[in-house]
Formats: sequence, structure tokens, C-alpha cells
Amino acid sequence: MSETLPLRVLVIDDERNIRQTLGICLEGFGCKVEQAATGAAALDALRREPFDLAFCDLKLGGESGLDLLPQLLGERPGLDVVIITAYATVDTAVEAMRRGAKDYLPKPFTPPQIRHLVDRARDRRTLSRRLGELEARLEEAAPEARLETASPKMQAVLDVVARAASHDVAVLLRGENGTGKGVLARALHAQSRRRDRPFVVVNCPTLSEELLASELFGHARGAFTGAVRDQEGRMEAAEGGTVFLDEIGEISPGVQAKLLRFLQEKRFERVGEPRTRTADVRIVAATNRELDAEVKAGRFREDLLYRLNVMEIVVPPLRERTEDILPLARAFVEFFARQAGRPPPDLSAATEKLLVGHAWPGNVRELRNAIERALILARGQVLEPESFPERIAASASEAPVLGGNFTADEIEREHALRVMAHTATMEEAARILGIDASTLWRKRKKWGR
Ligand SMILES: Nc1ncnc2c1ncn2[C@@H]1O[C@H](COP(=O)(O)OP(=O)(O)OP(=O)(O)O)[C@@H](O)[C@H]1O
Repeated sequence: MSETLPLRVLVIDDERNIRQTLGICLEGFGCKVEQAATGAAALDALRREPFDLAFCDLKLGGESGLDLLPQLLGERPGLDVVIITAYATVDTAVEAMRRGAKDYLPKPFTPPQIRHLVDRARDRRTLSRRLGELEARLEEAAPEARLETASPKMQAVLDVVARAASHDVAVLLRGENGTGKGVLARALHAQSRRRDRPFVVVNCPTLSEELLASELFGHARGAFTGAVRDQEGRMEAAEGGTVFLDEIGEISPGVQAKLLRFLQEKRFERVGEPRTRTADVRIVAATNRELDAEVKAGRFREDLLYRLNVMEIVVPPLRERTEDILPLARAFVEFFARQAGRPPPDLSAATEKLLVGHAWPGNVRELRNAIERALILARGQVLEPESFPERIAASASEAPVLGGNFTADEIEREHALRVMAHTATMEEAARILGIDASTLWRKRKKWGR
């Protein structure tokens, strides 16, 4: 597995000697170090680069490190600040902590003391990341992702994900709803050198244009109604990590332009603020649409598509990796049984046949929901087909298959329904089917859908 990103440390001291000694020592512990001799230089450096840790002298020539402290934190709220001083007294230590310092280092200091402070800063960073992950998992009550697969198609996808992880390029995941694009984006992050930094999800279509721009890039107080204070965006919050943009095909032209600039230059402005900021994040985007078609239709910028799909990964639908159905189903049974505090039931042979035979238009999400529901309904130690919804049971026994004993009309209906299951609009489905939307509309009425 690749190295993680080094801790970025800013040393703020007016004495060149101290800056250099501390710098050499920190570099020896694997940190990336920059130096600043004045408060203004320190603030400038913080604006340019998101540091993790700062060592700040209590006396900076005529300036006071204690007064500088709130300004440093105002610039980077997540920064860990350690105050250094030759004038150690309990009072200044308490005051420094009160103003937001994380630690206190009396001069003269020794390398083991510095190492201890660096380790503490690393631990804090890891803890806050893990807390974020746990909160996200609690919110979704999601089972552990199962990344083993017996399907050659899915294995090929996982291989590309592993390769993409070690190259810091933008990745576009394409696939139907519920195929696990979010799960793969998370896996990619976890295998990359950014894994100790945040993984942040932005669900694009749930927000209006203005709110999405503000969600991504932040806003200044008063930028729009309801913007009561300055707010950082998800790009800043994810500094050093990965931002997962779900349903990227849905974003408006205005946000497309902002995102393109960000991908080109890593620069952006908060909504309503002239100042240009930078953020170092990897973008992973996902879509269930044919973005090439969206480009042709003039709804999606071609230059943005080429920035997003430096690597493109197509995630196969569950019906094209039937080998995965039962292992996933068993993993979900275990998870939901554990949640309910009961022993996991077995799948009967009839249930296994049913699950493997269903087309799963909603993919892994549909399978997960079906198992969750079945566990609520089934009391016994074996899950039988009766605990599954009618449409799943029916599709296993009756779904027409190519080359089977079915009329062309039945095959057409099945094909059209499956296409409609993974398209956002009737127009899109009609385009794929090669008919016009009004014809599809009439056919649907005839089929009772
Ligand atoms: N390999 C896997 N192991 C365990 N759970 C999975 C796996 N793949 C998908 N899931 C589960 O299936 C559901 C859908 O996954 P996910 O949200 O990643 O799909 P998606 O393709 O991003 O869907 P959408 O396009 O609708 O956002 C989630 O509940 C997720 O936990």
C-alpha cells in the first residue's frame, strides 16, 4: 500500500536559528515543513496551504503569539497549534489553551518532545477521520462493503480501482443506480495515499444551483438569504482527501463552469467572496447517465467530462455478476440479523434460486432492502421465498429470457422495463430503445405500467 500524506507543519518564530533547528527535527520525523518569521507571513502561508500543525513562538519580535493564535485558527479552524516559549509560566499555558492552542512547548526543547507532539497531532487527525467515517456509517446503517468477488467482470473493476487509487487522478464511475459506485469510491480513497484525510460525499441533485455551489465551495456571510456566517465548503473540508460527487450528470451549467475551473487550477472562490482559495483534493464522480449523450445534447460540458474521466470505470449491474448475488445476500443476512440481535437464518434452496434468478433492476441496493425486509417478516431459522416481495418471486419464474419460449412482445416488454429501471427520464429510455417517447408511453399503457 502507498505511503500516506506527510503532516504539514508551519514553524512560526522570529529567530532563524530556532526555525531551522525545529524544521530539521520535524523533517526527520517525516513532516513537510515551512517557516514564517512574522505573524503576517504565517497568515499568508496558511492562506496558501492548509497546514495540519503549527509551532508558534510566544514572542515574535514585537508581536505576541497569543494574539496571533485566534487569527491562525480563524484562517484554518482545524489547525493544531503548539505555543513555544522560553518564558514558561502556568498562566501563559492556560491562556494559550483557552485561546485554542492544543499544546505548549517550553524552550529549550528536545527531539523526543517534538516527536511526542507530532505523534499527538497525527493521532488527533486519524481519530477525527475515523469519527467522521463512523458517523457516516451510522447514518446509513450500512453493512461493511464486501469487496471480494467471484465475478471476472467485477474483479476487473476492482483491479482498476486499485490501480487508480495509487495515481492521483480524477476518476469517473459509471453504472446503474445501486451498483455500488459510492462503495467503490470509498474503497478507492481507502487504498490511496489520501486515506488518512477526509472522504466527503456531495449528492449533487438534492441541492439547488446556488446551494450546490455553496456546498462545494463555501460562502461568505450575506452571500444569499440565510447565509448568516462565513462557511467553508466541502472542498475545503476535505483538504488532502477525496470528494465524491454523486450523480454528476445532474449539475447545472453554472456549477459545471466552477467545477471545471477547480479541476484545472485547484482554485475557487467561496460564493459572494472575491478572494481566491486553493484546495488539494481528489475528485471522484459518479453517474448513471451516458454523459457522452449529455454532451451531444448540449447539457454537459465536454471539457468538464474530459477532466472528470481521466480514468473511467464502468460498474456492472448485479444481473451481469450473478456470482456475487448469494455471497452479498448472506453478508446482508448476517448484518441485519446481528442488528436485530438474532442468529442469522439460512437461505433455503428455493430462496437461493429465486435470488439468483431475479434481474435486480435496483442492483445491490434492491438486494440489500429485500433481505432487510425478509428478515423482518421471517420468524424462523430459514428464509423462504414467501418473505420476498411478489415482484421478485414472479420475476424469477416468469421473466422472459432471450431464446426462451416467449413472444417478441414479451421480450420487448421485459427489455423496455429494464431500460426504464436505470434511466432517469422516459426520453432517455426511449432514446436507448430507439423509439420515440410517445411510442414508449403508449406501450407502457398497454403493458399496464
Ligand atoms: N460490495 C458491496 N458490499 C456491501 N454493500 C454494498 C456493496 N455494493 C453496494 N452495496 C450497498 O448497496 C447500496 C447502494 O450502494 P451505492 O450507494 O454505493 O451505489 P451507487 O451506485 O452509488 O448508487 P446510486 O447511483 O443510487 O447513488 C448501499 O446500501 C451499499 O451499502
